Amino acid sequence: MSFLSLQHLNLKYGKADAVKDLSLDIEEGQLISLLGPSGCGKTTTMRSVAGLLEPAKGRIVLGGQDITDRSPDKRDIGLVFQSYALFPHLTVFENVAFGLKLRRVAATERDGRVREALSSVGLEEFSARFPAQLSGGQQQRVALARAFVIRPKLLLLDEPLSNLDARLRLEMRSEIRRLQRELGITMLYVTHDQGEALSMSDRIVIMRAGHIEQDGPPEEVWSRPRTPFVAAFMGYENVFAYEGGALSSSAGRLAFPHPVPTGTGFLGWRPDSVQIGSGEYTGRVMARSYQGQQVEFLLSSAVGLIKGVAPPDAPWVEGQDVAFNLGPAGMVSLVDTAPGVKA
Ligand SMILES: Nc1ncnc2c1ncn2[C@@H]1O[C@H](COP(=O)(O)OP(=O)(O)OP(=O)(O)O)[C@@H](O)[C@H]1O
Repeated sequence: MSFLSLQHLNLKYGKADAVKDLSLDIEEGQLISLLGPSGCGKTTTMRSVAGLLEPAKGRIVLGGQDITDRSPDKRDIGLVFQSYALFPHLTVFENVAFGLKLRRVAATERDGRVREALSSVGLEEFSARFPAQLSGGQQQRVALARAFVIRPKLLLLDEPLSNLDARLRLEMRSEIRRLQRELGITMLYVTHDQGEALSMSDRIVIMRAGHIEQDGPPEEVWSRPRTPFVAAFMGYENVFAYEGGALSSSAGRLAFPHPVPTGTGFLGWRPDSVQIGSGEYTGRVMARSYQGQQVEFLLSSAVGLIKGVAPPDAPWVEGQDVAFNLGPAGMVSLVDTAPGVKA
């Protein structure tokens, strides 16, 4: 049985649908990412799980209990949102202890748990400082410790790393994952960062315009996207429609001699699956970008723009015609809409 079950959720702001008939089952102890572009309904979904937005339709079941109508403070759910919202007038220790005090945990147990939580985020030495005396990353870790210390059944994290610089974000990814595994907490994690979702999650739920477009382990959504939308999100920058053995776009058609599924659909390639410099097609170099280990080329071709790569010593320059290869290697076959989704 799933630990958290979202059943046919409809979420609205006034009359506008933000999330439509969304169902999702999450197992205990897993970290599930909601990934998608701005406005697709990730935060709205989280708010409904936290009890901050009442569903127009559908049920939310946590640990076998229907919590749809329960107030936020009776749900046993921890929250870490983008802005850390630490109490500025309380020390690090007091910030982390706050929730335990509210829950009337006895002082000796409370102190032990706060120390444990601070040590798990590597901040024991900072317990007497105030938030303003910490870096952004340290504040973020206090926010995490404060959420973990309650030992909630479920922890909701909404873009918790978005205010951090790139290096710190990388560090915090593995830190959150380590804590999640060590403490066996079930987490729902909102991000629009593909790399973050891929590196941290047991499962990635890709959302588009209020529905789930695809849901699967990171390896699956990365290597077997089902729709052009998911493919684009996973770095397949070359996606073309096919029909009758040819690739087509508004720019034109390109005979495609390799086997393709019958009927119509889309084929997608990442830039690193398109070799520049050899192959059966020709394109004109529109842009080249040196990237150290390789050069990335943008070519204009019969079907439009193609992005591919070549070794770092590739000589071609803008305006020059060059061969390129588009074949079965690294190719994915895509269908127009996610199954079960009404357009
Ligand atoms: N308070 C609100 N009132 C009215 N509409 C809202 C409100 N909050 C969100 N929306 C709308 O609901 C839809 C989903 O928004 P939501 O914040 O859930 O998206 P998101 O995927 O979390 O985006 P982001 O990555 O930008 O945070 C959007 O169309 C948004 O404009």
